[in-house]
Parts: sequence; C-alpha cells; structure tokens
Amino acid sequence: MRILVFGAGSLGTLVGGLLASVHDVTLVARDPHAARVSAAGLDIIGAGSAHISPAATTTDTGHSADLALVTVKSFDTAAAADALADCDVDAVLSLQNGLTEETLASRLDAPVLAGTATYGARLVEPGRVECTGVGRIVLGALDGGPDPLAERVGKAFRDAGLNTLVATDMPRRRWEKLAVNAGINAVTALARVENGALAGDDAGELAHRAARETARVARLERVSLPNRVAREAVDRVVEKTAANRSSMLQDVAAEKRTEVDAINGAVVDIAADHDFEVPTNRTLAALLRAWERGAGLR
Ligand SMILES: NC(=O)C1=CN([C@@H]2O[C@H](COP(=O)(O)OP(=O)(O)OC[C@H]3O[C@@H](n4cnc5c(N)ncnc54)[C@H](OP(=O)(O)O)[C@@H]3O)[C@@H](O)[C@H]2O)C=CC1
Ligand SMILES: CC(C)(CO)C(=O)C(=O)O
Repeated sequence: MRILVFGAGSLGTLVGGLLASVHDVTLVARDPHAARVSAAGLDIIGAGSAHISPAATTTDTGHSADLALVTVKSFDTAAAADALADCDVDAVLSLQNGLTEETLASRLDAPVLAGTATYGARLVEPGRVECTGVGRIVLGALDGGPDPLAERVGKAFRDAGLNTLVATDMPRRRWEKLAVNAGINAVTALARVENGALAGDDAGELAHRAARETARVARLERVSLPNRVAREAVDRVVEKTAANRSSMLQDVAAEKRTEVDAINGAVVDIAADHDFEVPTNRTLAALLRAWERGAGLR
C-alpha cells in the first residue's frame, strides 16, 4: 500500500516508520526531521527497535497515495485537509485526538475513516522516534458499521505488525475517547498533575463531570454512551495511566498550543447545536483558552 503520513511528528513518525517495514511510506514532515530521514533513515527506539528508510519530504501537496494518514495536531486539521485536497489520495484515516474527522470529511472527496491510537510516541531528535508504549490502533467507518475499506487498511496495518482492531462502532468509541480526554486532559493540564492524581480527588470529580456532560452530548448526537460508561472509562484510564502526564499537560508545560478546541471546545460547540449547556466543559475550555492567549499561543 502507498501510504502518505501527513504530519510526521511523534505519532506519525512512529506509525509511519512501522508501516514502512512492508509498505511504500512517505512522511510529510518538517525539516530538519524530513532531511535527516531522507539522508540517513529513521531509528525507532524504545519498545522495539528498528532502522528503516521511508521517503520523507516537507512538500505537503501534489502527492499520490492509496491512504493518507493524518497525524497533525487537531488545530492543524483544516490546513492539512486543504493540502490533501491538492493530492490524489484514495482514502484518509485520522489518528488524532479530538473530533477532527468531520473537518477532513467536509473538505475532501476521498472517504474518511475514523481512528484512535493508544501507542505512545516521542520524537526524540530529527530521525529518531521513541515508542513509549505499545498500544492499539482502532479504526473503522466514521458512521459505524462494516466497511471493506477499513478492513483493507486494518489488514495493511496488521501486516506491518501494528496492533490494530477494525471496529464497527467507531461513533461510540470516538465519543468515549472524547469523554476521557475532555475530563482527564483538561483537568490534569490546568492542575499540573499526573493522571493518577485524579483518583479519589475533587479534581477527579471534575473530570467525571466533564465526561458525563460529553456522554450526554453524544446521546444528543444519537450515539449510545451512558454516563456510567463514560465515568468508568475515565476511572479505567486514570488507573492504567496513573504515572502519565497527559498530552495536554505536556503541551502546557512546554508552552505549546493545546488541542482544547477539538476536545472540550468541540463538546461545547456540539452541545450548542442542541441548545444544551455543558458548564464544566465550557469552564475548562475557557480557562485553557485564556492560558493560551496569555502565553501568546492563539
Ligand atoms: N504522540 C503520541 O503519543 C500520541 C498522539 N496522538 C494524537 O496524534 C496527533 C499528533 O500528535 P503528535 O504526533 O504528538 O504531534 P506532533 O506535534 O509531534 O506532530 C505533528 C507534526 O505535524 C507537523 N505538521 C503540521 N502541518 C504540517 C505540514 N503542512 N507539513 C509538514 N508537517 C506538518 C508538525 O510540525 P509543526 O509543529 O512545525 O507545525 C508536527 O511536527 C494529536 O492529535 C495527538 O493528540 C494520539 C495518541 C498518541
Ligand atoms: C488517554 C490519555 C488521557 C493518556 O494520558 C490521553 O489520550 C492523552 O494524554 O492525550
């Protein structure tokens, strides 16, 4: 399969590098990373190690591929879609956090698959990516149900050794992940604590409230996600990732723009479409956006 990885930073470089063991992969990345991979190949370290030589470029238009994997940060999704519209790609799969697939689908003619990734990745330096945790990729039709394209992409991922599940219930999975991120990411980023600090704490109750609101909005969108399931998903992730610093906390610590717009902000926007109030998500989004403005990031 010819695979274009659009936005090869941490996650895209890891997944693209693993896929390159059996597929024809091109990483669309920034220099000096792209230049380093082109000149000397890519080192994958951490959980599993490999040296692999995918193509790499900074040019983001004019490509042709069977699949475009979108791994830019959520706030770059619209720009990525506009660049991909100038490419000839047969299918698109997002592995981003937050609700980004709708942005891709509204701007592209190619079919867009939904995906989630729990692999951990960190671009250590140009040409070197660390796998900080072997997780799982789950992908499937954006609206749910069986999908031959998702099956083909899933097989291509499994052929390359990636732990991959093709799911027929992506709407529920996306909203459950959104509920987890809306609760854990925002609260840990604002409180500057590891995920495990939410267990049995008032801040954990705040994360539960954000997740329950998200589940309610999912149901308004006709996605079956009971409040209890969203709350239990938060508890499960807090327990399993207790030592983790959430991606949003890492962004705040590094003074980088966060993905709040595609997480809590998306919950607020979709709730508004239904004339429904989500005060916890609204407050969390307002605080994170205020911090971003203060830091000159938006
Ligand atoms: N890292 C991880 O372990 C995981 C990440 N995710 C999700 O995956 C997504 C990506 O995260 P992550 O990999 O950490 O983010 P990164 O910022 O490391 O990677 C995104 C990369 O895309 C680059 N990029 C953006 N636009 C272009 C363009 N037009 N041409 C070339 N390169 C471009 C960015 O460069 P620049 O910054 O210069 O714009 C950046 O290097 C996020 O939604 C995240 O939540 C999900 C699970 C795990
Ligand atoms: C699951 C969780 C909360 C793990 O930290 C995550 O997805 C993130 O940090 O973005």
